[in-house]
Amino acid sequence: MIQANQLSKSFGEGESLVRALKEIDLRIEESEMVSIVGPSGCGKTTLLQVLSGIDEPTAGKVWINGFDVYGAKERDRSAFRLQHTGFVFQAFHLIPVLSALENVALPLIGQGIPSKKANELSRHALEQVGLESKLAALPAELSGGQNQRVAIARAIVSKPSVIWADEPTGALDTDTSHQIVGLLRHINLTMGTTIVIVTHDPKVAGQCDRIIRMENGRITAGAKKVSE
Ligand SMILES: Nc1ncnc2c1ncn2[C@@H]1O[C@H](COP(=O)(O)OP(=O)(O)OP(=O)(O)O)[C@@H](O)[C@H]1O
Repeated sequence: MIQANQLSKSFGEGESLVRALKEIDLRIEESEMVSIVGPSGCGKTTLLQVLSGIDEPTAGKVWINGFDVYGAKERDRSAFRLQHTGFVFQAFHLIPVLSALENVALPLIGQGIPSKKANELSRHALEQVGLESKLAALPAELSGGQNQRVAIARAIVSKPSVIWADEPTGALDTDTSHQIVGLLRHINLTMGTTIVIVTHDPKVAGQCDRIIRMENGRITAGAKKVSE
């Protein structure tokens, strides 16, 4: 479970102060797939970064599966992020000179897993996203949708409990977007991974269990799951 209490985040000071998040309370249950939507500049990416442990809040607390994200030391927070969470971005963030297999294996190697084992796990993750025939391909040799699949394989390779996705379909056409969200849904259902997606696309949001709506740094709807 992900829980945020009274989360605030400001940038700058004085006349240039921007209050990007204002006293946000939020709860996301284990194995939920939720979207965060709202107008440009309302704070979606900031919320994702603060929830995921990338960017420290100005005030408030975040817990992920009982781990007090900002109560922990920076080193423990980074280790937690690496082991328990995965990230998917609009621009894929793949390393151009590495093959699909090497891109997926990189975070495992970073965790000290021997390369033979890392390659085996990475091959399996690429199979799960339907790219078993593209292991040796470089990002430039793959389509946008295929590159996003590689990024998703990299996100799932360490079997995280949460995947954070910031506009994962922002660079893709409608059909490919649909396939990528379908893949995330499949991972959510088969692996029980909690998935949090920031999106502008109502169709993407509509494929999630719940829509969290933001406006001007606040959540205006969907802060908690409505129990059946
Ligand atoms: N590093 C930063 N320094 C200063 N201001 C920032 C910074 N990051 C975000 N902001 C400001 O915080 C507010 C929220 O930005 P954020 O990127 O979270 O919005 P968003 O809803 O994700 O927008 P978009 O849909 O356009 O990506 C905006 O006013 C933005 O200009």
